[in-house]
Amino acid sequence: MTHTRTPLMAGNWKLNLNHQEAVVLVQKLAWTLSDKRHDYAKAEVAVLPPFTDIRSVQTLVDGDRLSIKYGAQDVSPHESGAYTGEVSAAMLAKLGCSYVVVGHSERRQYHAETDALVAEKATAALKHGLTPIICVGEGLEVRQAGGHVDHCTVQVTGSLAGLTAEQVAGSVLAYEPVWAIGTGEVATPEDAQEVCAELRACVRSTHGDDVGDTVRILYGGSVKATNVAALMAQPDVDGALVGGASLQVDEFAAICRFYAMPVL
Ligand SMILES: O=C[C@H](O)COP(=O)(O)O
Repeated sequence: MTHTRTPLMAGNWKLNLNHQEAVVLVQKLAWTLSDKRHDYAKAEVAVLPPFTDIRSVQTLVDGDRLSIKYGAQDVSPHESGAYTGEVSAAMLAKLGCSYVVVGHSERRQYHAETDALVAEKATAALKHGLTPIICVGEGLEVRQAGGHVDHCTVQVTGSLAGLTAEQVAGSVLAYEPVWAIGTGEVATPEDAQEVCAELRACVRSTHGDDVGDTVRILYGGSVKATNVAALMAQPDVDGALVGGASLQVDEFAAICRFYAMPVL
């Protein structure tokens, strides 16, 4: 059976840009992509701003009927209640979010998030119609010891715990080697392919072949306009989770238009 997985280019802004700056960036991004006649069927485009920007991005996207999607960088596993500082999946859904990142390595590292918590967050997101972008990835020491595949498959298995086959098929996975995040040290296309293929094989074995073939798997870590085409040429890489480069409109627009670039 042949599966067509629409590529996804998602810009994770991290702790950058206030709501006014967010509107300027999304407006410029939409203009640039329309100027270049970007084909959204060839690459879905999403921005993932800080929580405080989302209402402004929603107003712009709805008002101008933009094809750009948006989402959040984290979500509470709880529905509501005494959880100071948290934002629920229902609140994000009400703001028109399509996506939410869960288990980013920066949350795992600075907020001690475990695979079990990531699975709870993914479940909460799916319950409210949001697509979780579930992140996994190894640190430098694990990579140097050759344990990267095992590390990532253990993480993905734990982070998908309790999800139905249908829910996994409707999720997005992201392989982000920690040593390549914000360092300029991009994994080679072969490195990215190796782990993305193993993650897909893992999902096939736990949730069935069809789910493994359907689930989209992104690569993240120093993705730029100059390296995106080679990464996207890999059979199991279905898109990119872009940090730093997503804050530069021309660079991110070029990344979204990877299909128009030669594979270097
Ligand atoms: O979520 C995005 C990743 O952490 C990649 O960040 P980067 O593109 O700045 O390396």
